[in-house]
Amino acid sequence: MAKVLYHNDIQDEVLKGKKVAVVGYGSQGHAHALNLKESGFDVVVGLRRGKSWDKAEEDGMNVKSVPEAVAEADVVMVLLPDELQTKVYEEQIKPNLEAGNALAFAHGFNIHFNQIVPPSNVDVFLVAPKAPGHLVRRTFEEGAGVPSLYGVYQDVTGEAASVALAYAKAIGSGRAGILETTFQEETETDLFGEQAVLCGGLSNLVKSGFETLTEAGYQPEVAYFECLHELKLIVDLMYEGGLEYMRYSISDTAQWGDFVSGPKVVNEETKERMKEVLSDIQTGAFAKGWILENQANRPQFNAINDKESKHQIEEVGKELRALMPFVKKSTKSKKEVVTHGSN
Ligand SMILES: NC(=O)C1=CN([C@@H]2O[C@H](COP(=O)(O)OP(=O)(O)OC[C@H]3O[C@@H](n4cnc5c(N)ncnc54)[C@H](OP(=O)(O)O)[C@@H]3O)[C@@H](O)[C@H]2O)C=CC1
Ligand SMILES: CC[C@](O)(C(C)=O)C(=O)O
Ligand SMILES: [Mg+2]
Ligand SMILES: [Mg+2]
Repeated sequence: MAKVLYHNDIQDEVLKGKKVAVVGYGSQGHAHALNLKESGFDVVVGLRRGKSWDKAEEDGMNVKSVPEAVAEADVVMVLLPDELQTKVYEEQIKPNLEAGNALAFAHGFNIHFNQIVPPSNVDVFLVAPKAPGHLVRRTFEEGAGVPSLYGVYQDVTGEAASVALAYAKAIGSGRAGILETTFQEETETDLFGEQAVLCGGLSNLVKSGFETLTEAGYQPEVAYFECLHELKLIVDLMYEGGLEYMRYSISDTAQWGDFVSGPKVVNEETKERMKEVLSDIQTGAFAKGWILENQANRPQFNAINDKESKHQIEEVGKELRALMPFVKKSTKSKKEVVTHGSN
């Protein structure tokens, strides 16, 4: 089994006396900044004036412009959207880095795909939480944490790995497990997971199930509860005890259906498509497409996003959730805050 490190395995003195600049205060940024601060570390948040700046100040953070925050920091964690990192890095981060600083990321995309080429006199590492930022924060507040991967791309000080581990511990990941990786492995597995399983695979599975039932004449409300609402409750069981515990809790009828019908839906053919998705990630084809889409101001992204938001499952879901006051969003959606950062 791979070596998994926990809270007590990690010495964090190496991060004490260092200043950490968290650049960005969105999903990951607010969680890292607050968790680091509450773990006793010296944090400055780097931002432009706007919603995130106001929020970070309301939260009691020390907020400065990106160049100022970087200039005074020893460790610079870049938590801007991936597609904006290169420009901000070139214009505001790189000119303010000093020899011996550490440049850090929560996802390896821009380093792995050579969109950011760091100077040779700084450490470069990643600490990649395997969770949405809001859960990085929420679990920390609950006294728990989410797993993180850490990896070193460049080590000029000889301290890169120990600083990365101390950082991962400070955001709460020592309570869930910290695992060593490379920028390549983190980037490729993270992109694959979100595309094929966690986000793309799941949302399409849910929509297809919903459409199959409604097109056959069943009530949309029944289809919503069956294919979306109950999913969380089933996934919670998997989270707590794996597939076995989920199958222990469901009826034997459901378990038999799982065994005989599941493979009719997700099977070798699906796996072949998954391999194609992985291959596009590995060759850089996906990254190239995403970079070009942003350069063209996201024509496809915006059109698909608009169509998806009008899907019947979203309309019926909104009405049903309004009648369940205990089901509420713990954060505003990107749409509600209009800007990109949603903290
Ligand atoms: N979302 C997640 O849960 C996960 C994300 N990651 C990685 O973490 C990184 C951050 O992603 P995420 O947290 O989703 O990002 P968000 O989109 O949530 O955060 C955006 C933040 O960046 C700020 N920002 C945008 N442009 C600028 C600029 N020009 N100058 C200064 N600040 C700016 C925004 O401020 P403003 O309000 O001013 O727009 C906002 O605070 C990415 O590398 C991502 O892959 C890794 C694991 C999970
Ligand atoms: C699953 C999506 C993710 O990779 C994440 C929350 O871990 C992301 O990029 O947001
Ligand atoms: Mg991820
Ligand atoms: Mg990701």
